[in-house]
Amino acid sequence: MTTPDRAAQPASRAAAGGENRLIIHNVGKTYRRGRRALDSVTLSLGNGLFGLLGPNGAGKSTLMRSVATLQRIDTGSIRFNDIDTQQDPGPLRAQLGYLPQDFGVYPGLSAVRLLDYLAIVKGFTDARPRRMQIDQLLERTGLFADRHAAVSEYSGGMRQRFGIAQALLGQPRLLVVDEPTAGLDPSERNRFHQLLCGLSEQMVVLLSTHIVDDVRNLCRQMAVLDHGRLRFSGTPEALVQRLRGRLWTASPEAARAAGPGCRLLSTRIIGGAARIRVSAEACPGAGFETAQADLEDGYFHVLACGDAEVDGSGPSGVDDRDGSRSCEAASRV
Ligand SMILES: Nc1ncnc2c1ncn2[C@@H]1O[C@H](COP(=O)(O)OP(=O)(O)OP(=O)(O)O)[C@@H](O)[C@H]1O
Repeated sequence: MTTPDRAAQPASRAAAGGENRLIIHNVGKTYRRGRRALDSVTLSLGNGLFGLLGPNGAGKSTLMRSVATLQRIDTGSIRFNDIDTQQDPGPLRAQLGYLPQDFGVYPGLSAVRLLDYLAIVKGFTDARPRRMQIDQLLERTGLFADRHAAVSEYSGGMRQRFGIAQALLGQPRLLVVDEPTAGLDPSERNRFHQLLCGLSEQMVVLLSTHIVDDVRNLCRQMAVLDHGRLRFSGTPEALVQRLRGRLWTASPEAARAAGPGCRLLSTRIIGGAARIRVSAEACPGAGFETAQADLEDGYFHVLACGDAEVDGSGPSGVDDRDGSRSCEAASRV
């Protein structure tokens, strides 16, 4: 196998040049027929992996596309370093890598030819440095040995790695990655995680996902979006911390008799048996046991609370819903 010229730095390392900052301020977006996808979303991101979690329809892709300047926002602003990305998207595009949720590939073209084509489209007209960068990216994403195979014949995991390779063309300082690990097997997911981790020190990486474990494994900072609103932003630890001493589990039968003031979080099936997980200030009733909260519990808790807690500090400030009804409903699994 031919190895690329070691004298040339990997693309992301070459982009090293200090701290970057993405500031999303008060961003709102409403689609036709009044569908509000983003409602006053404010976030500030520095270098590193930032995880954006939320259920289907939460507004994640809308936010990702807006940051990538692929669509206009109605209100607010998005700034990257000193660039106002809405007023003047050109300079951002030169520093942006984007892996969309559905990355279409051109059938029949090999990885090396497709990257070459995309690099030319991005303005890399000088052949020698372009080829050097492409070789580095293929090496970095573990695709060098398969560089002459058609991308359309790649496995799902290889395609996602190819997606990252194309996103890294041009040494971006901001990488936007929309649900990259959906459908990948565990080893490809691990591989993809390693790839993202290796990139994140030199740039801002905004990662949108449904997969709580991706955020737990990768991100020092995170946010939860739901119905277009920011429900939480802060560290994963802060999200879990809110539930310390307040998480309880019970069988569905025991949960049916839960007292008021508990919130249903989820039902987990463990070894074929259902366990209801709730949050409550005190033991909700007979048959409940305390449990250690994890990030998934924290995520469901934020969704159940339904209001914003930014930066993970302070009380939720939300009145408890009548959780006993929810527990009863969940106990009918
Ligand atoms: N082009 C569009 N026109 C109209 N409504 C849209 C459009 N794109 C998204 N929406 C709506 O905006 C809301 C947010 O959608 P978005 O795709 O941003 O959410 P998401 O969190 O990425 O969802 P998923 O996880 O399912 O991909 C949804 O109600 C969706 O139906």
